[in-house]
This record gives sequence, structure tokens and C-alpha cells, in this order.
Amino acid sequence: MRDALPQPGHYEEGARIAVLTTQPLPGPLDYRAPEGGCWDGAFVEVPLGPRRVLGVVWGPGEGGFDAARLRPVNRVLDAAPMRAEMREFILKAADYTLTPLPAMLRLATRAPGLGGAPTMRRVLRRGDGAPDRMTDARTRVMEALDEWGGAAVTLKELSDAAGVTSSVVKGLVKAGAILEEDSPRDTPYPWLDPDLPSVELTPDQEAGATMLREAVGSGRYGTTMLRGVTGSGKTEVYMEAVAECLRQGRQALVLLPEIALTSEFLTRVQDRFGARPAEWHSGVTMTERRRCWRMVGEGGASLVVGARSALFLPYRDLGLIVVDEEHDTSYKQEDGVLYNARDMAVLRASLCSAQVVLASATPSLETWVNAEAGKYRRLDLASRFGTAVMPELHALDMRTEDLPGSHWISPTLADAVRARMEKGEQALLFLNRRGYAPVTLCRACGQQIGCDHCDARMVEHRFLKRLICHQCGESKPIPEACPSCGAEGRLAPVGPGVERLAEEAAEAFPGARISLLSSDLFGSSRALKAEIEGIAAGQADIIIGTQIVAKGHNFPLLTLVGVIDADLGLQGSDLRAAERTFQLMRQVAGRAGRAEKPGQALLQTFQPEHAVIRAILSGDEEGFWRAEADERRAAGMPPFGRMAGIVLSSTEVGEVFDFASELARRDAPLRRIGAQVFGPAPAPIARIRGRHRVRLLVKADKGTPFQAALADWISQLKPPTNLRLAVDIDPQSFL
Ligand SMILES: Nc1ncnc2c1ncn2[C@@H]1O[C@H](COP(=O)(O)OP(=O)(O)OP(=O)(O)O)[C@@H](O)[C@H]1O
Ligand SMILES: [Zn+2]
Repeated sequence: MRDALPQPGHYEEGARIAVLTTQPLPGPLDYRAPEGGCWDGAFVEVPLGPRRVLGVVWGPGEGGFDAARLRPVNRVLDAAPMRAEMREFILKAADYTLTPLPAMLRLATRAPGLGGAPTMRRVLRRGDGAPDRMTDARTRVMEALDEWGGAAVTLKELSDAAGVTSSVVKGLVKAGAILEEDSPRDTPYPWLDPDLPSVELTPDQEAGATMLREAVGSGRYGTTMLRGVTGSGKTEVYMEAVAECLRQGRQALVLLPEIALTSEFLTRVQDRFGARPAEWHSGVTMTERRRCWRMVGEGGASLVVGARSALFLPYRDLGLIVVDEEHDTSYKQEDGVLYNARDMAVLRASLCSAQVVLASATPSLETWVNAEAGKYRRLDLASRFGTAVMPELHALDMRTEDLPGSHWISPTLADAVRARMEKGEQALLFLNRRGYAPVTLCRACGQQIGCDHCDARMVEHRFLKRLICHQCGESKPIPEACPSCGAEGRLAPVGPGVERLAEEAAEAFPGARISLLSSDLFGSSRALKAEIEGIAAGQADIIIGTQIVAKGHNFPLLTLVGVIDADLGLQGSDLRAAERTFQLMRQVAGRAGRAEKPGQALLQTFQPEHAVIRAILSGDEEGFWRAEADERRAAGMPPFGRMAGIVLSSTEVGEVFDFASELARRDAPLRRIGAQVFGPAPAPIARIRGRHRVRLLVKADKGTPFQAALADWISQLKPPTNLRLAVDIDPQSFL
């Protein structure tokens, strides 16, 4: 493992210093300090070959490189130096995830225009004037502007967001509906007032809030699992922790699993603290990202709401991290640097004496076990707020339902939907499958249409009139003739996706207003948001959706949830299949009956006696987790043992198997800590984007120097240039 960081210091001009760049090199390189000297953590521009690249002063130089040939740093950038605590976070996160340091640094330097000087620029705001004539295009511009809620935007950003030409925006400026002004590039975010009146908390909520306020007030590190049934007021409770953090003058970060949830949350922040916080996610403009990164570093942003990468912002004094829906799989980055934001939040907080709140109605087993073991504090909100009660859950035994082929809504479920519609209430039909049909089969030759680049079937998306590979995104028009045998008109969809379900629902419930929610059907997050608001306002009778509907939305009129295929997640050998299904079903069911009217959830299943289905129905969550924990403990599986997945891929199938076998043979460094290697085996998806994929799995006991042994093991062999090797510590998915 790497050495501890050297003492922070200042370097005189010409001194030998180590600079870590974001370039794919093994580690820091030596340079000379520039004119005027520099400090540890300074952002610098250094020469590398013929180029100039971004780097951070990492400490004194290592020596070993001819002093006469050392090149000087080009310049020190105008940005607050990276704090020692942040550098330590990068080191530890890199060690934990076995990621090269430069790749880790890249996550922490995703600031547009980091090297640029602060300048003035032209920004647009809403004005008082109104144009004499509103057009569709003009309306879109004004909506886009309102969407940003007063944040500064440039002409280009606004016209892009609204999908109009810049002349439309200029017309509105002329009419006075939009004001143009010069502003310094990066301005502090508005002050958030923690002492504005909040809602009156219930005694349960108040007890939780008090505990969190005290924790934040202690100024020490600690993690709390905030568990509460859906609709119990978890958000209200952790908002009080945010308030306390603001009172202490420290910064707070709230991580959300889905961008579609941010706008609702921003409104809640505005209601509670009087202004909107800083935002950090892929939907934010470059201008705002730059501002956010800078202001977080300079202390001009006290609350950030964002996606997992917001963990790598340069906070000046981070006092609280909330991970909302902490069990959500989207916290695990599955591309590039493989990290779990929930675990990294705990690491980061422990380095800067901050508190972590892990909020969920259905915590991950990891978190539950940590709370049981006393490593995390535990807060429980047992009932829904107000008069709302938890929905009743029932299984519909599909073996006894009379259903024609290629239909998926059972008569019992259909009756229940009709009953709700008659009362003016809403029903949700949940199916976690995008597209029209998962399989397209040729009835002449029996072949299924597959992706040319992956071992995966092409999924029919009828709205888009295309077949799409969900692995690599490749798409093609739906063919008339079978690509294998050439027979015409014999291709048939097999199995349901949400689009097909919508078709069936339109037939079964004539006149019903059906809203289809699937992440691929909306061009922009604004369109999705508008649809969600429409549903909440009662503009649909039946909602059909994938897992995006399971996350956090509030639909007051929704009283029935029908799960089309409750068995879907139980297939397969995934270690977490049971846990995932349990969480997803409980979350989806939790969408029903959130207001005064009681809700009901009906789960269509072919195996109502399955232990997981029974646990979902009984609502005995503690019992479920205990059983699940016992099973994993007995098998030495995470969180009771350590695991790492190694995925090797290459365009040459022979090469990748040979390399993986050789690696598996040389397992001495692993055996030293009692770890075992399993495999090589073809990955469940054996080919993606033309690359053949092979997996190894390493298992070890807890408390062993796992990462160090893995690093020793892997470094024994140098992969051929064409071969990629990815290490996934604590893997969540086994594809
Ligand atoms: N003490 C309270 N006073 C007034 N309204 C409340 C109170 N507690 C909760 N609510 C309201 O009840 C609803 C559910 O609360 P909240 O969103 O905080 O729950 P949650 O546990 O975070 O839900 P989920 O797990 O579904 O995301 C919200 O509309 C919230 O404003
Ligand atoms: Zn593909």
C-alpha cells in the first residue's frame, strides 16, 4: 500500500516537487516548482511531452530522476488548492477500489474551465416584461428559464435547452421578458436560512431529528441508518440534520439516485430554507457546473444536491452527507472507476469529521448488518405520516388465473383496476422491462434476433420503431424478413415489455387515460418531469412503468399497484437477487395509498410460496434481513466475507481465456491470505461490443489485507495490449 502523505508544505522556486496528473501514468512525476513557488495541493499546469496537462502538487519530489533534466511547472492555476483531506480521500479511495491514482484524480477535477481566469460573461435572467405574442417556441424558452429557478444561463445554453434558435431568445430579450446582464463568472449561491419555520414534526420524527442534530453538532464522524417506511417523512427528518449543519457553518451534501427526483427535492429545499441549493449532475449546464465546483471550494455553496460524483467536489468544510435511497443500485458506478458512492460517502465523512445519513425504506443488507453490529446508529420511522397507512399486499397466484396467450394482466388484477377507475383513483401497473418485447422470434426458423456485437437479444422498441441492444445500445430498424432464414412476415414478439403492456391495457380498459413511464421514452428530463407532475395532478387513470416509478415519487391519487411479474428478479444466480426483489417490490408497493385513501398492492406470481415472495407479503422486514444475513454469513458471502470480480475482455477469445487461466494458476499471493479464486468462466453476457468477456471471482475472509493481495496477484502478469482487465471490489452486478 502507499505511504502516508508527507507533511504539507511550501516549495521555493526550483525545488523538486511531485505532481500527480490526470494522465494514465503509474503515479506522480517530478517537476520543479515555478517562479513564486507553490504549495501542496496547488492545481498546476505541467509540460508532458509536447503537451500541457492538468495536475496537482502531491508532495516533495521523489528524486531518482536526473535533476538537470527536470522541467518546471508552467503555471499555478487560479483555484483553491486541493485540501490535504481531499488528497487523502483520493489516495484511500484509489487503494480501496484498486484504481490508478490518475483515474481517481480525474473524478475530482471534472470542473469545466478549471484553468481559465475568472471573467465576466453575459447571462440571462427572467425579466418583468411580457412579449405581445407568445409562440410555442417562446413558451418553451420561458419554461426552460423557470426550470433553472433563477440560476444564470447563457444564450447558447438556454436556446439549446429549449430547442430553439438563438433569435427566439433574443426576441424575448427585446420584449423585456428576459434580461441580459454582465455578471462575474462564478457567484456564490444564495444564503440558505436554517431557521425558517419547518413543518411540525411528529414525536417520532422529532426524536429522530434531535438525534441527528446532536450528531451533526458533535463535529465528529458517525453514520446513521435512517430507516422509515415509504412516506414516513425521512426527508423531513434529514432536512433537520441539514439545517443543523448549516447552522454550524459547515457544508452539506445530499445524494439522490436519480436526476428525475432532483426537481421535487429542490422545491422542498426552497420551501424549507428559502432558496435553492447548488446542483451537480449530468443535467446541469457547464456554466453551472463550473460555478458549483468553484463555489464549493471557496465556501460559496452551503448545500449541494447531486449525483454520486458530487462526492468528489472540493468541499471546504463538509459536515454532512445524506445518501437518500441508499440501497439504490445506481450508486454503484459500473463504468470506468468502479466505486460505490454509499461506501465512499462513509470513507469521505470519516476523513473530514462529518456525519453520514443513509436513508431508505429498504436498506441494503450491508447497511442493516452494520447497524445491527452497532457500527452505525439506527433510526426507525415505523408509520406513515398523517392518516396514510401502509398498503395491503396480496399475491395473485397466476397458476389459477385464466389468461389467454400473449396477455399479462390477469382477470383479478383487471377487475381491481376497473374498481379503482370507477372511484376516480389511479392504478399503477409495474413491469421492470423497457421496450415492447424482450425477444423477437422467427416462426419459420426458430432463431431469435440477436445483437451483432453482443451475446444479447435485440429488444423491440415499437415507439422508436427499432430493435435495440440493451448492452451496447446498438439499434436497427425492425426488419420485415428474418435475418437468418429470410422468411418474410414471420417475425413475432415474445414476452412483455412495458410498451406491449400499454397496448394490452388500452384494449382491456377502453377510454382509460394511460401514461407510460419508461426512461427511454422521454427526450429530456423536463419532459419526464412534466409527465410525472401530470400524473400527480390526476391526468392519468393508469400508469404503466419500469423501475423509474418505484423511486420516491408522490402520486396522491394512486391507490392500486399491480406488479405484472413479481418473479422476474428471482431468476438467475445473482447473490443479491432476493434482496433486490424484496427492495423493489416493497418500494413499488409503497407508491400506493400515500394520501388519505388506503392503498393495495397485488403481486402476480407463479410461486406464491417462494420465501422471498412470502417475506414481501408479510412485511416482516427484520425477519427477512435476519434470514438473508444468516444465509450469507453461512456462505461467507458479503458483507460477511470479501469478494472481488475480475472481468477480462478482448476481441480474441483464445487470448482472454489463456490470460485468465494463467492468472488463476498463479494464485500464491491470494493463497497467502487464505483467499480463493473461482473461474475463469465466460461472463453471463459473454460478448459485449465485440469483446469476449471472461470472469474470475475472488473470495476472502473479512479482516484480511484483501486489496493488497489482489494488487500483488494482478501485477504478476502484464496483460497484452488488446486485453482489458477491470477489478470490481464488492461487485453488485455479475454481468
Ligand atoms: N411532520 C410533517 N408535517 C407535514 N407533512 C409531512 C410531515 N412529515 C411528512 N410529511 C409529508 O408526507 C409526505 C411524505 O414525506 P417524505 O417525502 O419526507 O417521506 P419519505 O419517508 O422520504 O418518503 P419516501 O421513502 O417515499 O421517499 C411528504 O409530502 C411530506 O411533506
Ligand atoms: Zn449489443
